[in-house]
Amino acid sequence: MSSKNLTRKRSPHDFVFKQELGHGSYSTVYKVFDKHSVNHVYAIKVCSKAHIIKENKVKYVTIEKNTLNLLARACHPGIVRLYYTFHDEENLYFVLDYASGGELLQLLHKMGRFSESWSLHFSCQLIDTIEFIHSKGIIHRDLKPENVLLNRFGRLMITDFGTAATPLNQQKQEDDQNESPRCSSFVGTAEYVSPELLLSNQCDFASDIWALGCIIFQFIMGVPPFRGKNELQTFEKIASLDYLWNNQHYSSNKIDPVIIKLVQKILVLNPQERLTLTNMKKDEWFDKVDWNNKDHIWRGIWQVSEPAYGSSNGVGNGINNGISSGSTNGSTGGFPPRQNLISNKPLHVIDTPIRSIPITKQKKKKPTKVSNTTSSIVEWRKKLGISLQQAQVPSSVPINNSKLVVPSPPLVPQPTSTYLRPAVSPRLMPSSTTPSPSVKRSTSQPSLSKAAPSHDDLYRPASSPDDPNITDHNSNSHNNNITVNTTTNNNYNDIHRPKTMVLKQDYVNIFEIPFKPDGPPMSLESYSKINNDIITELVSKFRPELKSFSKSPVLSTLFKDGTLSYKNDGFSKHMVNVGDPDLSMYDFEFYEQKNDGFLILEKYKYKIWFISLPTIPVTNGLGPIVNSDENWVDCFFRARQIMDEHKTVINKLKNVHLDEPFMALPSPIESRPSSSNVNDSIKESAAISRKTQISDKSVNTKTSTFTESTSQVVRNVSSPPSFGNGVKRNGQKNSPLTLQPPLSSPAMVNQSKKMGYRSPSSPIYVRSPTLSPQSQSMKKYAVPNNMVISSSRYEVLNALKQNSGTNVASSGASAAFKNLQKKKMNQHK
Ligand SMILES: Nc1ncnc2c1ncn2[C@@H]1O[C@H](COP(=O)(O)OP(=O)(O)OP(=O)(O)O)[C@@H](O)[C@H]1O
Repeated sequence: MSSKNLTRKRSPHDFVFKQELGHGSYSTVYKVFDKHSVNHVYAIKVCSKAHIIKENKVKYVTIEKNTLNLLARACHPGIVRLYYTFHDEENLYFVLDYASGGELLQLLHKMGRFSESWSLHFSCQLIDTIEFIHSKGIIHRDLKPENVLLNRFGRLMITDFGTAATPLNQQKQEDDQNESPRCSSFVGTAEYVSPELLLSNQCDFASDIWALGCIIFQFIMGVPPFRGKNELQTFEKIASLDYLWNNQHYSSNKIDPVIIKLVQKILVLNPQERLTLTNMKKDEWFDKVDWNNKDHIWRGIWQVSEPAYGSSNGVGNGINNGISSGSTNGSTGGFPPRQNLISNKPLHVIDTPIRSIPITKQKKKKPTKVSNTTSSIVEWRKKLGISLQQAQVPSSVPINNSKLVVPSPPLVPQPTSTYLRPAVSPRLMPSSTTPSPSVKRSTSQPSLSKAAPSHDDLYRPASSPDDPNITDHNSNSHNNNITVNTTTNNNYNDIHRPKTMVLKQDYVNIFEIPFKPDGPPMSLESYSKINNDIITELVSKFRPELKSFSKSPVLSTLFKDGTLSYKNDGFSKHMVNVGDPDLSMYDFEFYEQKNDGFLILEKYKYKIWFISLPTIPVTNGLGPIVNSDENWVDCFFRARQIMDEHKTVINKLKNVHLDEPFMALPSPIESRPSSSNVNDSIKESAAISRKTQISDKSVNTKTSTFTESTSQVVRNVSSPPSFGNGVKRNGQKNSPLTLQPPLSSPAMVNQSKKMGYRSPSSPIYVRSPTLSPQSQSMKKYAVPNNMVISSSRYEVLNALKQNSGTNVASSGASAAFKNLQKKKMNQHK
């Protein structure tokens, strides 16, 4: 390139525009060649001025340009470098490093998940880059694998600084009174948004670290840690730290506990307690990393051994195109020099006239991006009862490297502290129920009034009718899109949920303690086991309160689908689904003599409810009290049992096989277990429960610390995902089970069709409509073992062909059936 070319202002005519690389919310990105040096390839981001103005994106474009300009000077390898900017009448142009390796997310999708060595390597590059960005006083605020690109060597480059917070733009925001509405400061992507941003509109350097924690988790697991069915659910998961390491993916190798521990230290709700980058670099996982050896850290990923699933799967597509990156021009500022990649290939250059470049109107490819997330956050906060003012308070983002003192997110249990919150109206609470002194509360934290409902109040909009007798509660809770029940293996909530009916409704005292137990690394196995120590400790700690809280009973309702909610002062609150495998239930005999026990529900990770019957009889006639003769414990397990039965039936439908010549299918009458059967199963479960108790020494040792008036933990019912342990209380009987509507043959067939069970391996077998009287008497609803009905004609023909060994199938399914029936009838004669 001549010196004249180097100094003059660039224009679109200096480049040959090749293919479109992608487009964002206000731009389209093209691969281009420098006409004056065809070996240099860049990416040009073209932003239509009209579109930017129309879509109110001026702020983002300005931020992006300023931030990239600021960062470009240091030539950090982990940042997409901005080389030139220019504009013409219609467009703004950013000439950037060309990232031929595409988005890191694409690579992750191709691989499923990264091997540990790749995860480590990418994490090192991310840490090095984020540290650099932060050292410039910049917070990225939208870190996620989509915003990380790869160059041809597989080195990562962070991009998309449109929502970054820099000294420059922050100052501008503060100065400008007419800045866009405050919700515009909610930035980010739902899955990676930090709890402090969600709950108190705080964002600092630690928020990027939160996102980094999510990304590391995603490297290992293939999916981000917090992902609900919708944004609101995602937020709920974030705020309750509800994520799960699923070892199932790793058939032989378990996830390294060191990684789990590291992520655990990063995904901490309180940003002040979150791991800093400095400490992260000292973590055990990075033991072997020499942070000063930039050459080593910035090796391309293709040089790192052990790609998890082979490299022949298309990974790295486009990386060997023989085209140099534009960055060959620049110095690397102390980082390993980028290789000179001059290609000898003649280039097939198509010179697209710049004016004809279409600026594609945004086809919204990322539903979770800023604007949607913004409105969801607003909605979520509203439901949570966090006022906008409250969330607004600290509107400025810190611009230096010192850590911002962020008030603890309101109403989110702090990792190490416990505070007590009455479920009943605060005015009725004894003074001793005020927060424990150990709790740090920010001044902006909402009071314990109705204006500041807890987390779970969001489960039902205040305006929605919630009387289960009037409304289809099922659809309500579903439409709100929030359920407490968020575990992966609990799919029976999603499929075939029965119309909700009230199983039990009664006035009870509910006492709620949010908590976060310290425990072993997150795993469903470890937490689904009941934790007697925690329960015992909490009961001891709050005993005075527990004794006296029975002053303001609330109407509690247990629905047939397992949903438990209560209503107080007209305010309805969803608590939990009793079918949640993360829920432990205890029947705690607090005052044995008075038979005034507590039912304790321990919701994995963040909450405990104590429920007791009111000592004062409720006679206010506020609503129906149904099923009051059945105790809560039995009722909970009945709900579970119903759900479980339902699940079992559905599972059976999936794969019903006939091992014997005849098989009885559930009939409307026979499928209902007789009460003795129920009792048998309950007895059996109770026996298992007793065994559990005996083997669990902590129960006995811990409860012995109680005073005489407190009995031992007499019932201790864990929460297996499968079946409730029908524990009975003194002198009370179990109600007979009510099952779902019976599934007759056509219903089964319809159901199977609905559920898409069409695999040849699992045809549906049903009873024959034309059995001989003899066989009818032998066994009701018996079917010939060769009888096959399936929604797939192919399956029927195939199955019959195999079974008969003849070519009977060729004459068609109905002929085959007739043939078969005839054969069977003859056999029975
Ligand atoms: N430097 C680059 N090299 C190669 N491809 C790029 C480069 N920059 C962007 N792309 C591709 O172009 C797409 C659009 O990028 P752009 O920065 O305009 O939008 P975005 O960041 O994805 O979205 P938004 O602007 O809404 O945040 C990206 O998804 C990426 O795949």
